[in-house]
Amino acid sequence: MKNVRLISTNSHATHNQHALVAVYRFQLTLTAPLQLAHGELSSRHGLLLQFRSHHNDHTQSRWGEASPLPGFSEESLVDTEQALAQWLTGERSFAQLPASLQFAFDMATQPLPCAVNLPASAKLITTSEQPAALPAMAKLKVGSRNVDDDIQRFNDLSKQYPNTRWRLDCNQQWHLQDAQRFAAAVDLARIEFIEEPCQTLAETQALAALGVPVALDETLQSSIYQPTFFAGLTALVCKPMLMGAVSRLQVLTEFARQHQLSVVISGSFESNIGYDYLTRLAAQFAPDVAPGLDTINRLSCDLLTPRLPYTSLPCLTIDQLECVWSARDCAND
Ligand SMILES: O=C(O)CCC(=O)c1ccccc1C(=O)O
Ligand SMILES: [Mg+2]
Repeated sequence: MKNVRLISTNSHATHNQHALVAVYRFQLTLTAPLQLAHGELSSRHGLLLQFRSHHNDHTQSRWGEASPLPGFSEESLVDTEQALAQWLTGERSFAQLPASLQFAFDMATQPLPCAVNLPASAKLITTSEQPAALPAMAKLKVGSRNVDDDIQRFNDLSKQYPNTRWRLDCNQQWHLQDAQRFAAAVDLARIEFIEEPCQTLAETQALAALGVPVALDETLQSSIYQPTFFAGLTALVCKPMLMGAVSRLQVLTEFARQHQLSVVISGSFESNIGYDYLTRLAAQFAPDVAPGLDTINRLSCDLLTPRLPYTSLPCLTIDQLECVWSARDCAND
C-alpha cells in the first residue's frame, strides 16, 4: 500500500461523492481460536477506510471495514490492499474490487440504515463447546467426521434446552446419505433449517425434496451465483462482508421475498465497526428474523467506539492503529 502515497490520487479517490481520506490496518485477537472448516483462526486482520463528504458547510466522516475472512472470502488481505491501491490510481473500478472492499465502500458512503431493535442473534455454538444458557434461537455447528456424534450432540442439547429452536450448520460436509441419517434420527420440528447440509447443491436439493428445511450460505456468497428456488429452501444466510456491494443483498432479499424465504444477516467475525453496520443492514433487510451476529462476542477488543451494550473490553483509538495511506500524505508530496 505504501507506494501509493507517491501517486497523486485526488481525482480518483471518491465513491458516491465521498472522498477516501485515510486507510488504517488493524489486528484484533479472538477470545479463543476458531475451528473453521479450513483451519484454525486466532485473530482478525482488516482495513478501516475513512471517507469524508461535504454538504454545504457540514463535513461528515464515516468508516468502512474491509476484513476478508480466511477460508471464506475469495480475496486475502494482501489482495485487498493491492486492489485498493489500484482503485486509487484509477486502474480498477468499484465493480472490479473484491467483496470486502465493496462492502467497506458502501458501508461508508451509502445512506446509513437506522438502528432499530432486532430479535436476539442466534447463539453460535461451535463443535466442542458446552453452552451455559441459550436464548430462543441457537446455531449449532454439525458436520463432524462421524454423523452419529452429530446426532447425539444435537439430541442431548435439544433435550437440555427444550425452549430453544435450532439452526444447524454443516458447512457442506455431509454426503446425502449422512444428511438423511441425521434427519431421520432427530426431531425436525425443533429445527428451523440445516444450513448447507451437503457437499453439492444437487445433494442439498435432494435432501430438501425429502422435507428437510435447508438454508444456503456458502453457495450464495459467490458473486456469479444466480439464486434459483427449490422446494424445501427456507432461508438465505447473507454475509455482507463476503457478498460485497449492498446491491447484491438487495437482489437476494427481493428473491427471498418472492419465494417467502427468511433472510438471515450474518457476521463474518467483523470488528465492532462492521458489526454496528451489519445490525443496521439486518434492521433494514430482515427486521423480524434473528440475525447471525453473535460473532461479535468472539472479538476481545473494540476499535474507535466501544460496542453496545457496554462491555469492559479494551478499545483501540485511531492513534493506536497503523495508518497505511492518507490523502494528506499525497497532498504533501
Ligand atoms: O451465521 C451465524 O450465526 C454466525 C456466523 C457463522 O456461522 C459463520 C461466520 C463466518 C464464516 C462462516 C460462518 C458459517 O455460517 O459457517
Ligand atoms: Mg454457514
